[in-house]
Amino acid sequence: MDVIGEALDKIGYLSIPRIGIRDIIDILVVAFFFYKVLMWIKDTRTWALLKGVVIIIVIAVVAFVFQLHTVLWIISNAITLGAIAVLVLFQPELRRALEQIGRGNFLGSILSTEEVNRQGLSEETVDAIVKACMQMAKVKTGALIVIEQETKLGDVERTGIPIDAVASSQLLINIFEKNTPLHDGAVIISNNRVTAATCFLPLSDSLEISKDLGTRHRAAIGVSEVTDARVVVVSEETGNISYVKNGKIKRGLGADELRRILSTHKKRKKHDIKMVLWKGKQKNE
Ligand SMILES: Nc1ncnc2c1ncn2[C@@H]1O[C@H](COP(=O)(O)OP(=O)(O)OP(=O)(O)O)[C@@H](O)[C@H]1O
Repeated sequence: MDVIGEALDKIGYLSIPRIGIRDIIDILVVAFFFYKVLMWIKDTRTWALLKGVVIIIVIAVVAFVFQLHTVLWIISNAITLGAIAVLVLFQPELRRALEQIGRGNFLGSILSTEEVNRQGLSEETVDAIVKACMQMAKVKTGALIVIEQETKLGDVERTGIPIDAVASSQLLINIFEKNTPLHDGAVIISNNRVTAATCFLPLSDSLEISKDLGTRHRAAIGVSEVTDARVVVVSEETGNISYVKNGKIKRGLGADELRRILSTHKKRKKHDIKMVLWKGKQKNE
């Protein structure tokens, strides 16, 4: 590299900066970090924004090349307003990213390909949810079950009626039974207990949600956008079971697939417990 750089320096037309092994490592680390951030953004609504920004940059370059002064003036003024608009529009994503930094797992979520779940469900709770959902799906009883993860859902719980009972299939079926006082809204499950019912969830304003999904599904997607909660929905209209995570919905689940998804949490929890024990051992705790 040095030889080529010096040769070109001598020619005098072009100078290539000297590149050492440290620069290559530097570039690789930055490239890897950018790649991971892009992958992280891709799973959120911010992806659409990024595509919009790229289009505006292309337009700005074209305007610059052809000296389109009015277009350049509009773009340069819109950038200032745009920055404020981004803060307002993507407040949920920014809030979530800041919460992740606060929990100390922001880098982990960017660097790891696997999502870590510390608030796993016990085998009994998984059984209860699967059994209740299958029975409710059969008779087309609508249900909205929010499974709390690391982000505490106290604000959401306060909108409903406190319960604090072991999560059993009978309890879940009873809560969502039509024309009963507790059937409306969402149930929150935290630490394998039903902590509240009739909770009101934030609605998603995403334009990507299928038009055949109503407010129950929109509420499930909404809470999963602003928190790390997982949500199971049973449609009253079709009896379909869906699973929602990070603003993404997986529809038409059967008992086996629902059990598998919910049990994945459980396995990861075991792994996390091992990690905690291992870290504790290192600290002699
Ligand atoms: N913001 C919300 N938070 C919690 N629950 C909600 C919210 N919005 C709607 N729901 C629940 O969803 C019910 C209305 O569901 P709606 O029929 O509009 O939605 P849907 O997605 O089409 O569901 P379904 O397929 O079951 O009909 C309400 O009765 C209420 O129980």
